[in-house]
Amino acid sequence: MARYTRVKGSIALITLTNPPVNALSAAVRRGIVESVSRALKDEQVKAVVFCGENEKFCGGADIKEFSGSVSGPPLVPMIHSMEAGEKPMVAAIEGVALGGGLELALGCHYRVANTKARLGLPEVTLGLLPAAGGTQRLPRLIGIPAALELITTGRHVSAQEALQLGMVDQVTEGNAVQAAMELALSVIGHPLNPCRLSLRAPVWAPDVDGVCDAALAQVKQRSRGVMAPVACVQAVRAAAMLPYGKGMERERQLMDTLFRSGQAQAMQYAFFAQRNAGKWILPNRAQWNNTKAREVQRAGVIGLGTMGQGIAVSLVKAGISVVAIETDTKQLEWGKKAVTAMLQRDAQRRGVSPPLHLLTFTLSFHQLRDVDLVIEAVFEDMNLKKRVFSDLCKVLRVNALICTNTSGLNVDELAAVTDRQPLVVGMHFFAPAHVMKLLEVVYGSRSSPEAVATAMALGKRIGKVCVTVGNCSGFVGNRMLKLYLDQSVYLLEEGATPEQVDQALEEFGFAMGIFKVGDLSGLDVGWRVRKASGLIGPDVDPVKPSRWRLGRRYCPLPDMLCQQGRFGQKTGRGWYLYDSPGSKEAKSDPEIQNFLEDYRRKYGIIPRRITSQEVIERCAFILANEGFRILEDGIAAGPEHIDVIYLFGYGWPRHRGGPMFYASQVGLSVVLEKLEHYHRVHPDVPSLEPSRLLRRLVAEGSPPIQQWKSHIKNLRSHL
Ligand SMILES: CC(C)(COP(=O)(O)OP(=O)(O)OC[C@H]1O[C@@H](n2cnc3c(N)ncnc32)[C@H](O)[C@@H]1OP(=O)(O)O)[C@@H](O)C(=O)NCCC(=O)NCCSC(=O)C[C@@H](O)CCCCCCCCCCCCC(=O)O
Repeated sequence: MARYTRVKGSIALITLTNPPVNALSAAVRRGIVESVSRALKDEQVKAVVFCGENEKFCGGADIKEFSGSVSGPPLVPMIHSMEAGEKPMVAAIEGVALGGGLELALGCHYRVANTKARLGLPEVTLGLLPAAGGTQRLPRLIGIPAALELITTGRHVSAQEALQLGMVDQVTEGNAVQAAMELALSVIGHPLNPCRLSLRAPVWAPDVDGVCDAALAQVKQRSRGVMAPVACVQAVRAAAMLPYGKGMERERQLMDTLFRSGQAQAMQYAFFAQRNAGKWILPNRAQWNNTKAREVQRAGVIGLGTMGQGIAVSLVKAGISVVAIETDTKQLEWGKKAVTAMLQRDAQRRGVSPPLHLLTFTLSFHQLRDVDLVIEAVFEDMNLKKRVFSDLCKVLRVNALICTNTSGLNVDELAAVTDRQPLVVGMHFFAPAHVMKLLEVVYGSRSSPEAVATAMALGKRIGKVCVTVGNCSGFVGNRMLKLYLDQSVYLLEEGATPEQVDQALEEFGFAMGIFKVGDLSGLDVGWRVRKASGLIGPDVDPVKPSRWRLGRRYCPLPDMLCQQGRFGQKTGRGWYLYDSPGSKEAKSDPEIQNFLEDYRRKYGIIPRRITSQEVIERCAFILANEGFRILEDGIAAGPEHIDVIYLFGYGWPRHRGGPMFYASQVGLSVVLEKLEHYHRVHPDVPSLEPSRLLRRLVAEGSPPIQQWKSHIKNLRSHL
């Protein structure tokens, strides 16, 4: 797992060989230890160069090993013996040097990187810290402020930036291994102590304590309740304050705590869940590696509202020509202005020119005659979408795909009005579509594997995290969201305030509470959907609207708010108060407190104290419960797919893994017990009734999430 070769007579070339990213598995570490020892003993060898196979230096420790018992030589003494070796060691960095991979390079005396290489210490994103000396060596190389920034964010830097920061000695456009060998030959006989980072003092900076305090405050604010960034600051502070050996002890202690934490498990689960989701598989077993995607060079976008604009921007940024269509000149001009401005801003930020030549704005469907695929993003109205779909069939090439950006309408019903049902899929983007990472690719009962493969490949190309989902009302994300929203408003009826619910959710880790999110996205959106679905109609009493609709509990509070014109940020008033329409800072609104009190009085509801624990249990467990139903129905291929949807589309905190992982971590029997309790208290809320699958898994001993696939027949999970 590490290949040893002698080159140029006096150089030992040690190549890490563990594709795809040459992770430092036990076998690789063993190979390195043996190779270094051999090189140090061999009198012919005067210098050592490290590189990785397939032009990838190293992606770090093997994350898969973290969940089992760890064997093989540990990294810290291995890197120490490299650094202490009496022959110059040079890292030849191509592709990536991340985490333990960069720490290995920091243990070398010199570092050479190819211009395309990326370097970083992303451990924080896995709930860890760089514990193979990274928190102690990097500050000694680039200084405390820069090291703090890199280690607490996990950001990758380009080779050029690494050179500016002083992380590497040389950047080459050519072969980094060749350049490293030349450097190695040129430094033979030079003193090594100045290159041993553990012997250096950290680069001096004024007021290190103040810098660390500021970093601590920043990470606490940015990632509330997340342990790893805090530990990263503490470890770097130790590098500034303590001698190297003591700093290493502190690094180890902090790592031990993180390593055993549920947060690290959740974040590592999220890492693999994200990659698994890309390996899509349909119920008929067509999947990512047996289905060819079509090439998409030209696409159409129908509708230039907020969603259509974001979609057009995402496509153009990926180099795809776009024909953007609107129904009237005013809308078209409005959309054109918005899309152009977004592309110009983005290009300015990146110092390039905006790819406006890829865009055609038109009112005419005929311009779509030679596109490969169309994404319809018109208003969420089944009849309107059907009209658009049948009009499209009149102009599109017979083999062009039609995708709908519906957030929950029946894809089969839409496909049925076309002449090409196998070529119809859903592409459910999340607003704003050029920013949000998630894309649900919805396969209907007649969608062809090729169409799914094409939508998935297109999504990946435009930088989305794509998940295939089956066709049901709301698909995965919004089907679950509806019940979560219901719980949040029931909590208001029962005695909570929007502030209280949001605070509990934010303390749990959501970047924004559900009521703030509602105000941001516009409360009128849900109002329209409820009207269209028949929940609100002329038979509803305008003075005392019913709290019982379509056979279950219904909370009319959001409708009543909308009736007052309180649509959220855009109107300056929603669940919160804003200084002016469009402003973002949510303030408590005494009117809302009065509104809630009047409401409870009107319906004879005696308010009670609601704890944060109840908020979290009712919101998180209702999501997981519906997730189990979704798995039972075969709508999601595995629990990790549901979790990826919540992580990337709904702001679920990464250190909690996702609703399904969270349920597994809390314990399925606890979740079952709580749901039984809440359902007993609220028998009029059927969604609180524990799902059959949850009951079954508990009866079968509450297996960990990785084992659910052996308990659930239709699961197509890669966990
Ligand atoms: C590298 C990437 C940027 C590549 O991205 P790309 O898009 O090209 O590809 P994918 O992301 O799809 O990945 C392809 C494939 O590879 C798998 N994979 C990637 N990285 C790793 C990895 N580090 N370990 C295992 N597997 C990996 C990925 O799952 C895909 O697999 P698939 O089957 O789906 O094809 C990108 O992949 C990336 O960003 N990777 C993660 C980089 C990272 O976060 N590195 C840091 C790892 S943690 C670390 O290095 C910790 C160190 O500080 C050391 C700490 C030492 C002390 C620890 C004590 C615990 C004991 C552990 C054992 C060590 C022994 C000891 O020292 O005591």
